[in-house]
Amino acid sequence: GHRGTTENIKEVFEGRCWDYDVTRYLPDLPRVDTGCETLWKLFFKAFSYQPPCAVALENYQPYLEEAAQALPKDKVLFWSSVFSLAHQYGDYGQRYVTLEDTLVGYLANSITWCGQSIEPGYNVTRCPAWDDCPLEAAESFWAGASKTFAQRAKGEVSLMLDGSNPEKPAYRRNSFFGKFELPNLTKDVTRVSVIVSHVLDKPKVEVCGEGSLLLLEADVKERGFSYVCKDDPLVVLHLLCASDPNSRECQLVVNHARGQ
Ligand SMILES: Nc1nc2c(c(=O)[nH]1)N1CN2[C@@H]2O[C@H](COP(=O)(O)OP(=O)(O)OC[C@H]3O[C@@H]1[C@H](O)[C@@H]3O)[C@@H](O)[C@H]2O
Repeated sequence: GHRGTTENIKEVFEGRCWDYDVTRYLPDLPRVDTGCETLWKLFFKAFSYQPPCAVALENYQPYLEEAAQALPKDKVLFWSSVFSLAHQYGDYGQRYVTLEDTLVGYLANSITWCGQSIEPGYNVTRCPAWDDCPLEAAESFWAGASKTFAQRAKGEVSLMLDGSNPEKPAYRRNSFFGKFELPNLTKDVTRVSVIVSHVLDKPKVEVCGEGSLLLLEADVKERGFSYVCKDDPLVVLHLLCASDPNSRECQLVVNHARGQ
C-alpha cells in the first residue's frame, strides 16, 4: 500500500507556521524566534534526498531543537490511543498542552511526506504505507518529536490511556509513550498523573491498580517520579457524556446533578 503525499506541503507547512505565530496558543505557549522559511528548510533537510524508508530519528534533531518551545509547568499531557479525547481534555492548550499544541506537533500533524534520492528530493505524490518501512520517515519524526517534547516537560505530567480495549493494554512499553516519552522525562518532572478513560456503558477492561497499570506504576516509580491514577475523572465523564448524553452512565451524572 501507500499514502498520498500532502499537496503543496511547503506552503501548508509555512502557512501553518505563520498562522501559529500570530493566532495560536498565545496565552499558553511562547513564540519561537526562528522564521518559518528557516524552519521549513530544517524540516525538509531532515528527510529530503533520502530514500523514503531510511530517515534516522537524529536527522530531525536540528529542526526539533530550532522549533522547540518551553512547556508550561504541570500542564504537559501525553496520551496513547485516545487522540481525540486527550485533545478535548487538554482543551487545546488551556487545561493541558499536548504535542500537537506545540509548534513542532502542530506543523506536522496529519500531513504526509517522504524523501527520494532524485530531484526534487521528496516524493511529490506518494509515500510508503506505515508498515512498509522499518523506520518510515514520519514514524521517526514522531519518535524524535515525542522525545524532545518529553525532555522539556516540568512538574506534574499527565497521561491519558484507554482502559476499554480488550486487544490492547492501556499501557504498553512499546508504545510511543513507553519508548520515547517516559524514558525521556527529566529530573524536572515530579509526578506522573494517569487518567484511565473508559468507553461509556462498556465493560472496563483495565482500571487503575490492575493489569498494565501496575507495570506503569512500577516503571514510573523506577524512574523516581511519584504516581497517581484515576479512572474517568468527572471532567472526562462530562466530555464523554457530551457526545453520548443518553448513555446509562450519563443519566447517573445528570441525576447526581439533580441531587437524586
Ligand atoms: N499526530 C501525532 N501522532 C503521534 C503523536 C502525536 O503527538 N501526534 N505521538 C505518537 N504519534 C503517532 O501515534 C501513533 C501511536 O499512537 P498510540 O499507539 O495511540 O499511542 P502512542 O503512545 O504509541 O503514541 C502517542 C504518544 O506519542 C506522541 C504523543 O505525544 C503521545 O503522547 C504512531 O503512529 C505515532 O506515529
